[in-house]
Amino acid sequence: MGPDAATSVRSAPVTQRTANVIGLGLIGGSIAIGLRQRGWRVHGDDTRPGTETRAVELGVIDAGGLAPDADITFVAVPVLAVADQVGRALRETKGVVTDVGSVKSMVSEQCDDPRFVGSHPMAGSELDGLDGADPEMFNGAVWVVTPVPTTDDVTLAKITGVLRELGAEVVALSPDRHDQVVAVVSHVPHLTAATLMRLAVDRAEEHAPLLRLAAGGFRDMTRIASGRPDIWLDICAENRTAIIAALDELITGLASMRETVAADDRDALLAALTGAREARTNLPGRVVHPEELVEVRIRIPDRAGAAAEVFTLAADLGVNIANFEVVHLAEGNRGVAVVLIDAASSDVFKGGLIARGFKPSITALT
Ligand SMILES: NC(=O)C1=CN([C@@H]2O[C@H](COP(=O)(O)OP(=O)(O)OC[C@H]3O[C@@H](n4cnc5c(N)ncnc54)[C@H](O)[C@@H]3O)[C@@H](O)[C@H]2O)C=CC1
Ligand SMILES: O=C(O)C(=O)Cc1ccc(O)cc1
Repeated sequence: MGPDAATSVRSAPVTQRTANVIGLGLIGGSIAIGLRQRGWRVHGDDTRPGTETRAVELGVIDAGGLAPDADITFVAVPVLAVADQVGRALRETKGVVTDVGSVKSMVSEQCDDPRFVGSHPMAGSELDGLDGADPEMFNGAVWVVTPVPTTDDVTLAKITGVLRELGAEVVALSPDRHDQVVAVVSHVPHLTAATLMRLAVDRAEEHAPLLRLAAGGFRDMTRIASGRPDIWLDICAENRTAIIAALDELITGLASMRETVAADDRDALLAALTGAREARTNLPGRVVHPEELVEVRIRIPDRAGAAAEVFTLAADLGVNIANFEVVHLAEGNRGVAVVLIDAASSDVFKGGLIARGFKPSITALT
């Protein structure tokens, strides 16, 4: 397709791009300073008195308040405040909107505007609020987007483009699936770390040197317990069902481990620990190198959510998307999704796309 036949949604900016960030804490502050350092003008808003002034002084934002014409608005407030602030961002600004809350189902049900897609960076730190703001916090981190069938393709492409600019690897999941998965890999680990920490503190009353003996393993497992507790109250309230289900599974797993140890069943114990070791060793990392990429072009049919379906399929199949763009054809409102993926995944991705009625064409990038 020649350049005259298509208009890329990522055409070169003629003016400096502008972002708003609502909620200038650890995550909002990191997004704001990360975008500023990548050439954006950033406006920021926070209900806590003095926060905007401090953020300007620290060089985290350019100015307080919301810019109505901003290209993108990030909502980075506690989970239970997210839906209201997304609504406000959609009313008060013209660009696309995303939030970074740790739970996604509720906000995705409440905010079905085509200019909104929920998201969640799988990154953070133990530092507090603005003091922990780090422009590289998302570099190399997975950032989940949660498109729904009403999601506009261009909104999804614009938002994922900005998340990539922050260095993130973007993965799409449905909101419900996201909430079930993060219950297991983020929420329950946090509650487990807090419980382990409490166990150690209780025992330390009997054994004074216990905490001084805490070695690397204990420190690794409890690091996340030193994060600020506030955000977890909203997370546990909003994702209660999935968290309880995952806690029940963990309790069953621990009970089984208890039985194995009590019975001195060495074979069962070895099998359990070996399985865990292998799974830990095989945790996926960022593996894509440019020489291993292929370009997949997929005609997007004239219906809402087709690009989101392509993106979500990749996540379901474990296919790593290195870049994702929607190119709109000049005639009609059809488009082409141009997706860069790891060459090793091209067959499985192609098969999945064909099974869902898409007609992909794949080109190796040399
Ligand atoms: N802390 C972490 O490691 C991660 C947090 N998240 C999510 O990001 C969001 C923000 O978390 P953090 O930055 O850690 O919290 P934080 O407590 O550091 O920052 C939240 C900020 O939002 C402000 N705020 C609260 N209500 C507001 C409103 N209605 N309007 C404007 N500002 C408001 C607060 O004053 C505070 O400065 C939460 O939804 C959390 O679940 C996502 C990934 C990681
Ligand atoms: O510090 C870490 O390793 C974390 O896991 C932080 C974190 C906290 C909450 C989230 O929703 C996502 C990430």
